[in-house]
Amino acid sequence: MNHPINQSAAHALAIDRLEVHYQGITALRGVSLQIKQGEIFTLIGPNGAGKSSLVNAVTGIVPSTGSIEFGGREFNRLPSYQRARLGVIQVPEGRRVIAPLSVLENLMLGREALGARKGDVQADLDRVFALFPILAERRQQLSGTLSGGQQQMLAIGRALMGHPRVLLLDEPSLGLAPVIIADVFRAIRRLNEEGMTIFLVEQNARLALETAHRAAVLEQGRIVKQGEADVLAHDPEVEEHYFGQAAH
Ligand SMILES: Nc1ncnc2c1ncn2[C@@H]1O[C@H](COP(=O)(O)OP(=O)(O)OP(=O)(O)O)[C@@H](O)[C@H]1O
Repeated sequence: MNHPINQSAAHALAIDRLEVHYQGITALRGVSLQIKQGEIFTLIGPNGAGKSSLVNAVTGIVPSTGSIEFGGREFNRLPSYQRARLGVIQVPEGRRVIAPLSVLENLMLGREALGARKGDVQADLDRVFALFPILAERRQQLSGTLSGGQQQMLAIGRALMGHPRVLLLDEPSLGLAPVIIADVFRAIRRLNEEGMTIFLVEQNARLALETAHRAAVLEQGRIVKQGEADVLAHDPEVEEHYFGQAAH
């Protein structure tokens, strides 16, 4: 952690005994976590640990049992679009930009999360373009022709168009060159410094722990460690299992 939490320590998300089952496969087994308002919380763990399942359960893309409170209100029975409308918005693994649409058209899709209260579109675009100037330059370009890093920026920008209060990022560094990863993570820190709560899922444990305030380790659907990111970064088991080449 290299920057302070700049808001109160109220819980933005309180996850309690969350379970996700796919036919015959249990992906999450009684996961309990609390994400504080204004922090960057990171979830690290190996391939297949259930990290994406947790993000998808929080945003309602996959069904789960157990409780998820957002701002003190139980919301695990709400459909995904209502969760987005309340400000819980995901940047999916693999970016998922719509290749045949332009950068601008992809950004406009992010406004769907706003429902009827659309507000000032230009102000929202200006905010995204201030964070990622390359998207302003390329606004008319088809998204499928962007580089991986630019697509990741677009995926984040699209989520920002929906006014997230909690932004969930699933593996934002995946497949990107180090210099581009640094740009993306600088933007993530900046959003947090402006007050946004961030839930970051990463296989790049070193980077994730450097960026976050608090962290948890997920293995085979269970939380096996949880604490201050600084402390976990110096935990010998974390160093051994997650800081080698295999981490990414
Ligand atoms: N739609 C699905 N149907 C069946 N099984 C699934 C589905 N999605 C995930 N799984 C399984 O659930 C478990 C957890 O997967 P999940 O994608 O949540 O893990 P992960 O930690 O995000 O891994 P990765 O880093 O590879 O994305 C794995 O065993 C995976 O094969």
